Amino acid sequence: MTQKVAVLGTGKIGEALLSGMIRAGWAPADLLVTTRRAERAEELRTRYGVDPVGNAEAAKQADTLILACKPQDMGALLDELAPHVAPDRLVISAAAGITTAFIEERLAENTPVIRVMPNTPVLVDEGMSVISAGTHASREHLTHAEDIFGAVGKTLRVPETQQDACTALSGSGPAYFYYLVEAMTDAGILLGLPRDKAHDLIVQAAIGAAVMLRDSGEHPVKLRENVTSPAGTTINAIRELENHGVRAALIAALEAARDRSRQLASGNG
Ligand SMILES: NC(=O)C1=CN([C@@H]2O[C@H](COP(=O)(O)OP(=O)(O)OC[C@H]3O[C@@H](n4cnc5c(N)ncnc54)[C@H](O)[C@@H]3O)[C@@H](O)[C@H]2O)C=CC1
Ligand SMILES: O=C(O)[C@@H]1CCC=N1
Repeated sequence: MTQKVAVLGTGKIGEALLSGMIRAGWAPADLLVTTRRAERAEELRTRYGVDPVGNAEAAKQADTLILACKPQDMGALLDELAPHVAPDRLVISAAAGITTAFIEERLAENTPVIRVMPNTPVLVDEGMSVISAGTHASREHLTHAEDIFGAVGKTLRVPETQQDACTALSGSGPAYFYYLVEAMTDAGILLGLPRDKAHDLIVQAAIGAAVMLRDSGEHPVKLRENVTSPAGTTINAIRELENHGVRAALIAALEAARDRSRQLASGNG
């Protein structure tokens, strides 16, 4: 049976997911999108050949609804959707902080709900999507969510109590690496390198390090030790990182992201 999937609130993450599903072989005819602005709807129709519809129409036509609006817009979207979502639909939320209970209590009784935290590398099929079942989501529903998000990267099931932490690590995670690349490229400028060369060197160091972290089976400490020669260059850099409290800053930063995810649970921002 053809399963229609609708993305409701097709902004950055919604479009990233949509493009990945199409790359993975979903037929545009089986995909629906909703947007707030008509120009955005036309953009998505032109780019992907998908059908833009209203939220109520998406709820009627699609078997699976992926809610990808901001947490602050989720209450209003659910109020609009509630009269139209039959309890045999699967509702998947990609919004930070919003709990499955928040969604369940606004929809018909027994509606299956799944909470997913993806990240933007779904755009290059290297995403990580962290998945938790709500009260009425079955094993089949989880498998269906994994089919969708697994098309654009890896998936991981966690208890919902871990979702705010996973949002801090994984949902926001790519931003920290971009930030590091930006800062290290600035360092290259300070050291007299042209910006494009500094950028290429740091990006390739990041890619090489990421592949080694994934494929070598070695602990990150061992990998770092292998780079750190006695009385060499690296240890001088590491001493500065320690002096400036970079490890503590990262721990505090991720804790702040986790706390913000918890705050967003109210849907009020
Ligand atoms: N950007 C990211 O890296 C990630 C974002 N998320 C989550 O995804 C959600 C969306 O984030 P972004 O894509 O970054 O934001 P965005 O602002 O690019 O996209 C949200 C879209 O929803 C639309 N929208 C809002 N209310 C609507 C309604 N009632 N009907 C139809 N469309 C509506 C907005 O017009 C906008 O285009 C957020 O809840 C965020 O927590 C999750 C993981 C990663
Ligand atoms: O910054 C945010 O709130 C969203 C959720 C995870 C990544 N971006």
